[in-house]
Amino acid sequence: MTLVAGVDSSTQSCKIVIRDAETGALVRSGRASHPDGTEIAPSHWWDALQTAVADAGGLDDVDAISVGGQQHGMVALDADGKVVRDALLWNDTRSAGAALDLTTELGGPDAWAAAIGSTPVASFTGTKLRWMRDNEPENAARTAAVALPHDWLTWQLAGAAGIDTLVTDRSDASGTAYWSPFTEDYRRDLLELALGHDAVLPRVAGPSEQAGVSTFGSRRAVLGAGAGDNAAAALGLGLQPGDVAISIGTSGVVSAISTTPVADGSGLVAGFADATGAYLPLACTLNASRVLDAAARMLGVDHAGLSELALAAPAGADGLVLVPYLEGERTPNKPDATGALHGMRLANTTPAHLARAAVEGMLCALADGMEALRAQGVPVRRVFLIGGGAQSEAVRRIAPSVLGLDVSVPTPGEYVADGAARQAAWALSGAAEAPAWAAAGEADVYSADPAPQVRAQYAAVRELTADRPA
Ligand SMILES: Nc1ncnc2c1ncn2[C@@H]1O[C@H](COP(=O)(O)OP(=O)(O)O)[C@@H](O)[C@H]1O
Ligand SMILES: O=C(CO)[C@@H](O)[C@H](O)COP(=O)(O)O
Repeated sequence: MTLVAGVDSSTQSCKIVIRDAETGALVRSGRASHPDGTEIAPSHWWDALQTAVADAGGLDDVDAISVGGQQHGMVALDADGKVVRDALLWNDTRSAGAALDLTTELGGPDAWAAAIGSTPVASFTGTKLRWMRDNEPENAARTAAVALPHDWLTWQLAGAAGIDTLVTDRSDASGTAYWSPFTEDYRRDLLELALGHDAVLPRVAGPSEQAGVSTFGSRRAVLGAGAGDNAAAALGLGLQPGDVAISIGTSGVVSAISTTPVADGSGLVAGFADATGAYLPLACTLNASRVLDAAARMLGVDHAGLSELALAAPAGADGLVLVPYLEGERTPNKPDATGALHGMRLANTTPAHLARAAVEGMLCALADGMEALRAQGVPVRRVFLIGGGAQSEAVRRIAPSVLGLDVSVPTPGEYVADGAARQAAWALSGAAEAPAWAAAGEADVYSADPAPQVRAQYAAVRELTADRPA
């Protein structure tokens, strides 16, 4: 049996799956945690990857490996390939002001959408480079190359030779703010606008290209180009046009495959590329599974307890509405916002109502993201719910009523890592198409009566939030 491996180096953890290259059958898997925080030494990702590999029984019998990972994180390297400073992650909002500056300097949001398919927000790599240039000019000056988390890990697997051997893929390149999905080229002028000077950028390998050789362990394995986590999930799920994936991890992501690039000057939809040669329009929130974590913590229950409570309250929680901007927000772009609880009355201040409001508020933000995708002409016929938060029974049962359509929940799994493994098998095969693995296994379909009042009461108060103290 030929084996391939796929990695998901996500915000909170690193997961690895090892699968049969021909059938896609799962052979074994492993995981390890990442430290908390939005500013992290990349060595933690490498340590976690090694721990996850050991947990999965090693790579000595694996013939190809690809890395999927959290998007956008800024990994600044000096001329010798050493990390210049801790990586700033996608959910670090300190570069919100830099994003505004960059937006103005190029001529506004529409100019950016025309250039790179997206408008820059604090999540994007280029805004973090600008923040570094403005606040740590000595670090910016030392930066000779810029990589993303998945590029850097692929590079480690290949032995981290010179910075000119870095490789990325188009899906992750499209989240930097200096790569164009229209021309499939870097916009070095935009890199310079951000960093203040040119730098080495990873070569953008094609979806099935062999990006190098892994020297990890005793066996040399083919390296795939890897992908941003959402593009990898789309490959793992086998998404087709008309399908929408909603991922409830640290980020809440609504994404879909599109055969044409998207350019949304409103900034709600990012016009990213996917991992197959097509496109992945995407709306991403900063507040998803951790809203559930926070609600469970506030109520002194575990996730099962939170679900039970949320399902005990009526749809709409009798008017109690949680606007879930606990980490500021990216979509809509409110980096300094805080969360808010509206509509409190004696009758609805119960644990069950609060649990319900937390689940509904998180889902309403995702429903808004789905609307934004529709407004860009993206068809929405089937919705898949994935990510850690999709394991919540309350989320599964409440989502169809908030979204207004049935929701398919595939067998719980690591769909980002699966997509990376599928890419590895593709790179190994040299075939024109990705291997036809069984798409996403079985899915449970959840239905519910639409509850438009839930979104209506959320829409009435979602602007009423305070900013965090300066
Ligand atoms: N049964 C559950 N109900 C709700 N949330 C859950 C459940 N199980 C895990 N989670 C949450 O899912 C998150 C991890 O999901 P994951 O998709 O791996 O995140 P990330 O990709 O951001 O690292 C954590 O915040 C965790 O608390
Ligand atoms: O920023 C985005 C997408 O643009 C996020 O989706 C990150 O890629 C992190 O994903 P998770 O680790 O939360 O799944």
